[in-house]
Amino acid sequence: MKIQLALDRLSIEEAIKIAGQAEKFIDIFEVGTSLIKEYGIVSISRLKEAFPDKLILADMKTMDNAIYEFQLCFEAGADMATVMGVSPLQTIETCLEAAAEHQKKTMIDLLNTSEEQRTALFPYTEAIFCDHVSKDVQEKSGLHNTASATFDPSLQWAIAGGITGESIQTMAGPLPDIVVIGSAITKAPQPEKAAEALSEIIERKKAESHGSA
Ligand SMILES: O=C(CO)[C@H](O)[C@H](O)COP(=O)(O)O
Repeated sequence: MKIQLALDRLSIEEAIKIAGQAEKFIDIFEVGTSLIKEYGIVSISRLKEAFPDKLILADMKTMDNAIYEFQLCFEAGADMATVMGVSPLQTIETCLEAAAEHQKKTMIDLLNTSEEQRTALFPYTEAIFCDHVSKDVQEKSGLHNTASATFDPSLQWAIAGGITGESIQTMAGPLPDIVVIGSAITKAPQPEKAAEALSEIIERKKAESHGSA
C-alpha cells in the first residue's frame, strides 16, 4: 500500500514546500487538479524538477481530448495521469495507449461511475482504478471514503476522498495498492508529523494484513 500525497489548493511553492516536508513518508506526489487548473502544466514540471526520483501523478481528470492532455502531462514529467471513468471508452483507450507509448501509467477515477460503467472499465487491467469520494460530496454530505468498496484482487486500485488515519485504521478486507491522502497532511499544522503518523498507521495495517493472510 503506497501513499500518494494529493497537493491541492496550494501555490506551486507551497506544494513543493509541503512535499519536501513529507517526502520521507510518501511514495507518489499528486499534482492536484486545482494546481493544474490554477497554474497550468508547469505545476507538473516544477514538482518533477523538485523531486526527480519520486513518482509524480498528474490529476488531470481528463474527459476528452485525451491524446493531447496525456502527452502534455507525460512530456512535463508525469509518471501517471488520471482520466475520469465516466468518459467515453474511446477516451479511456486513448489514455491507455498514450501511457503505453510513454511507458507510463493511467489512473481511472471511478467518481460517479455506475456499476455498468465499472464493469465495462475493469477489463482494462493495465490501469489503476481509483475509488473516489469527491470533495463536494465530502463537504456537502459529510461523507468520506471508508475504504469499504471491494475490488477484484487482480486489479490495481487506489482509494481517495477525505482519508484520515482513523479511516485507514478501520479498513477491513484486502488493502488497496495506493491510498491517496490530501488534506489530512497538507492542512495539518505539521505536515511532516502528520505524514509520519499516517505512514506508521499504514505500516501497522500492512503488518496486520500479512499476519492474517
Ligand atoms: O482528487 C482530489 C480532489 O478532487 C483529491 O486528490 C482527493 O480528494 C484527496 O484529497 P483529500 O484527502 O483532501 O480528500
